[in-house]
Amino acid sequence: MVISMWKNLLQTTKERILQQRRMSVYNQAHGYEEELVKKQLQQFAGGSINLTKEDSGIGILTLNNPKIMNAFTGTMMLELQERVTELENWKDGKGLIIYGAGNTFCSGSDLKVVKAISNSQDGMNMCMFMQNTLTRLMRLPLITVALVQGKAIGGGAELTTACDFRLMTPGSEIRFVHKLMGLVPGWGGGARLVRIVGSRAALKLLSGATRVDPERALHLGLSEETLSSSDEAGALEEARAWLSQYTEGPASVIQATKEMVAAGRELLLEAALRTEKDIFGTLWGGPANLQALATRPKHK
Ligand SMILES: CCCC(=O)SCCNC(=O)CCNC(=O)[C@H](O)C(C)(C)COP(=O)(O)OP(=O)(O)OC[C@H]1O[C@@H](n2cnc3c(N)ncnc32)[C@H](O)[C@@H]1OP(=O)(O)O
Repeated sequence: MVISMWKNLLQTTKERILQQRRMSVYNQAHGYEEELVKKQLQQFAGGSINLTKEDSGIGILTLNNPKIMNAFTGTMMLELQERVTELENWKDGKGLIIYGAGNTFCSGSDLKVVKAISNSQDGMNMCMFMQNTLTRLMRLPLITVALVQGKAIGGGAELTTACDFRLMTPGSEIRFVHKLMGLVPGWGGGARLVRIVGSRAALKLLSGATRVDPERALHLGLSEETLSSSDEAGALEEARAWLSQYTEGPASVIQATKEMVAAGRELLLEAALRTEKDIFGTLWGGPANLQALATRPKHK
């Protein structure tokens, strides 16, 4: 009886954590009609977002539209949302690497789309759609890495900030060019950049539309490491090796660790502490915990 009550409580807690993770920033209360936005984005076709799930628990998400430097068409925005949903449900997942096809990361929104939806209402709809998707990406229970080769420009630079970490290859650059287009970031990249590099550095990067090379990115804490390979296969292999340092061990523990850090990053302290307690409760006395106690009681 007590055990079954405990299991029910644990299940409810897990569902609450899952709901929090999938919560959208915008919904109908904000005048956001997702189905209408999706219909509109569907009109701008091209490119794809591909996902491979490796046995190691690392997923590889490819931005695939190399003819226009992996700029996001409407259908790529829709596919990104679908892939994020798939990743939210990946029980064995631990990490994710996002990279661009053809040795370059992403040059933001497809300028054809930008021009076609240059009225205020359509722009706001695209902005809300992408913020919802990138917020869910940021909250994935996976350790995420943007592998920046070539250029990450505009919305591409914003996408890198939705990842936990950025790794850059020699000669690559991250650049928030929005100011030069008479804009500010709209995919959530402004708010996230402030949290990553601080408000002073963020203000400089945004108002100067500054090219951030690997050395400067390291100095700012925007990038973790400059990889040695510039070619796709070599850089991917290095990124996998880098990420694997943090994805060793059971998926349940890696996912809980990421969820706890995401709560600490986003919530006020008391709410973050309560979330930490909830997440702790999903692991304590669970299979990974019991096995560790039985086989590895010391950490020499
Ligand atoms: C809230 C979202 C905000 C946004 O993301 S708005 C979009 C921001 N992005 C941009 O303005 C990027 C515009 N593109 C550029 O500045 C340059 O193409 C870029 C990325 C610096 C690369 O320069 P290069 O290396 O010299 O290469 P290139 O210019 O010859 O480009 C190769 C082909 O790709 C195309 N391309 C690059 N970025 C694009 C984009 N965002 N939308 C549509 N097409 C784009 C470019 O036109 C060129 O195609 P083509 O060879 O002329 O047919």
